[in-house]
Amino acid sequence: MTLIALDGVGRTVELPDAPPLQILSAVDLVIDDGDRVSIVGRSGSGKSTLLNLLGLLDRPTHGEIRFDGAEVRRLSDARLARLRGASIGFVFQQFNLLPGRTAIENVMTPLLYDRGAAFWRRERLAAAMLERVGLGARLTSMPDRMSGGEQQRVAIARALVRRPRLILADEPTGALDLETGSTVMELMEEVARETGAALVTITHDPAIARRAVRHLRLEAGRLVPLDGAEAPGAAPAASEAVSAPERRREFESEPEEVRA
Ligand SMILES: Nc1ncnc2c1ncn2[C@@H]1O[C@H](COP(=O)(O)OP(=O)(O)OP(=O)(O)O)[C@@H](O)[C@H]1O
Repeated sequence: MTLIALDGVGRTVELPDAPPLQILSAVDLVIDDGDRVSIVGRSGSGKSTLLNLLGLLDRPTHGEIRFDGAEVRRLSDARLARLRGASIGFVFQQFNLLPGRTAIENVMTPLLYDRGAAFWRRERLAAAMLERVGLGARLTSMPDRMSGGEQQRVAIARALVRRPRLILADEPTGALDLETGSTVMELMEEVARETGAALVTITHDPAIARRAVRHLRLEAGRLVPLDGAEAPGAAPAASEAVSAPERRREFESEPEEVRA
């Protein structure tokens, strides 16, 4: 099922003493539930701008974005914020954990905004998610006492604790060594698979990009599909993405303790 669709999307910013700058132009992109997409592009090609649009942090200046069928431009800021909180998880290069808060407090943070039962069960849900990423014994550790890989695993648990339909990972391995980076990617992919979430990874690293099923590149504000010889590597079987809604249904029948 289509999760987010960009149709002729552009983003132009007004500059105080120069003509408007067109950062993105005519971007078409459809992301389905369970999709795995990588986006590469040189510095300044518009990757963060695109990520902010996919993450419902900004609205396009041209074209249309539909999230789960709803036209983003028509939604109020409050509705957009609720949709973002419930449906999108972010993972950043620098982890962005709250300093002075334990691992479990960090993972509980998104649940503080949940209006349902997950709010009351936030501690149990956060503990289960940390357990899932292999940090069940580090619930009360402070981020500054954890390695980069461990901090990124906390960030992944935080991004996934509300069971988002879309995970946006912006250079998720950029601050990690090669081996830790690939372990972290594996874990993120596994948990995304279990929950049926789509995973969009923005990266400079061809080895990370090649882990996705679909490969795209931003070039001068336009999104270009990479295939054949241009692709960062042979794509794994697309069947993994096809069965994602199936996996989400399976997941949703799991015991209550681990369900949001
Ligand atoms: N609000 C803004 N005002 C002016 N220029 C902007 C604004 N936002 C982005 N830009 C410019 O638009 C271009 C694309 O920016 P963006 O941050 O999306 O690129 P990027 O591909 O993420 O770059 P990097 O890989 O270096 O982070 C850059 O030249 C940037 O300076």
